[in-house]
Amino acid sequence: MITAERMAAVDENAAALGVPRKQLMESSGNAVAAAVRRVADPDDSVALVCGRGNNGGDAFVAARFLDDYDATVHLLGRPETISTDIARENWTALERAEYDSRVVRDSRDLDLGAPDVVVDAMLGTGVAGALREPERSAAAAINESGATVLAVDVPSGVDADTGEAAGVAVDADHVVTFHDAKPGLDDWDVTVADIGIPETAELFAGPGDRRVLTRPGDAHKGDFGEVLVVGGGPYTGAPALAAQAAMRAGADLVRVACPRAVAREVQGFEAGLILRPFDGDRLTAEGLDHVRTLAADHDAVVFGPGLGDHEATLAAVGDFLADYDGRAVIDADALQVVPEVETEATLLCTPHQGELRGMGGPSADDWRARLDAVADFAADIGHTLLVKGAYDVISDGADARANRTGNPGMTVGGTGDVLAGMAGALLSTQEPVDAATLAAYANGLAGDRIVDRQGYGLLASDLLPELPRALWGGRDE
Ligand SMILES: NC(=O)C1=CN([C@@H]2O[C@H](COP(=O)(O)OP(=O)(O)OC[C@H]3O[C@@H](n4cnc5c(N)ncnc54)[C@H](O)[C@@H]3O)[C@@H](O)[C@H]2O)[C@@H](O)CC1
Ligand SMILES: [K+]
Repeated sequence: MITAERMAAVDENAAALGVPRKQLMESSGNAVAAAVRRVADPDDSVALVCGRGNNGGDAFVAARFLDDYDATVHLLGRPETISTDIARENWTALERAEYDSRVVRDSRDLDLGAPDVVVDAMLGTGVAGALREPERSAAAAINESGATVLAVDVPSGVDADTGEAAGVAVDADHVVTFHDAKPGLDDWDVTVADIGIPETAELFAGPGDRRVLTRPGDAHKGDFGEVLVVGGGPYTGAPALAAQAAMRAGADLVRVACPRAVAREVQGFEAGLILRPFDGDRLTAEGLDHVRTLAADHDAVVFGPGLGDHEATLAAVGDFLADYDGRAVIDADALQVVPEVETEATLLCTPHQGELRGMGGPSADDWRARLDAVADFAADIGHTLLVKGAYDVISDGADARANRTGNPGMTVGGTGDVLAGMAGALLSTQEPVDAATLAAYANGLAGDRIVDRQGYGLLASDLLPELPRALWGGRDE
């Protein structure tokens, strides 16, 4: 099953892998024609009723595969208003090649004739809300035609994610949908057509995974959350890096809870950090009330950077998790506590492979085998895992993803703290598996860009100014 939003992300990832959408449209159109053949007799007449988006484009392509039928293409609206280049190019091809293609300027002009089969290619997954004119009248005409109706991707007017229609919708006999089943189409007779999207477009993080983020231009305060970093004690750079990464990843507000003994040092890394220190030189049961009160006021907590592995600290981490029910990224020494504690919290754990073994998790040399094993382990512990490596593997037990951005220059200390902080910012608004995927992708991409520019010799702090562009940079970079 795939949602419309995820489908758009996968489509963008496929394009980044070198399989552009126009190629997918050719496959979709071919699949639509094959579906027409299954329901039409050789002498049947076929009316293809097309909207101005890519759903219509699929039917323009299909027409070229239906030369042996009496087929007519009806475009709802003027050709100049076709909304994508690839759909327009396919429309122009129909006109030049002298297909029976008709422009319907007004819903009253739609004359379907008496077709045996109607292909409904008005609107697909790109649409929200009730059908507007001329699509609304066209849907009524299709429903009254008595023809066998084959819908392209989704019956026009129906929401592919929910199966609900906000108003008039096409009453389809069959649906040919692309790549994977859609959650809302259970009640229809659906054929899923493989359109040649590589498996790795779905598996590997890519530019499409950034679509879950609000673009900076449209962003408002409050679109992102407030993040609390709990760290520091034996180390001071780690919580500072994590907090700065959360800020660079767009968090509305980031605060750091660290031991008072190291607060000045942590502050010294960046004047803009907001510190909320607790007494002592490391986290122990004593600091816990303070941390609990703070955590309750934040959308996500990043737990672990620089905390160290003192017995009292690990016990405090366990006590915290035992009665925390919010969202948290768990990194570094805090990770070993996770398998031992019962918690209502939603955790995103970010171990490297050694830390994963320390959690009692699996090890495998081959990344695909590791992905399967990590998915099982994530299901076991009931939390999301992002296991860092040359190929990062990510799973919440249901979804499994991998990331291959990043380079050997990033084995330097601190890059994991940057990843954890960014993951915390993303976790405050996104599903854990999406936050993990995007954090891994952007962290690696930032590192790749630095190494492309200057070669190895990268510092973790070099990543920080690169993060915004890695998260929001041009879609086609
Ligand atoms: N990977 C993919 O996602 C692929 C998608 N393809 C096709 O592309 C479709 C999605 O294409 P688009 O994103 O261009 O979107 P659609 O073709 O679904 O709809 C966009 C058009 O609908 C109009 N519109 C929006 N809301 C409306 C309303 N309420 N009433 C009337 N008109 C409305 C818009 O102005 C625009 O012209 C899919 O359903 C599928 O058929 C395929 O070509 C191949 C691969
Ligand atoms: K449709």
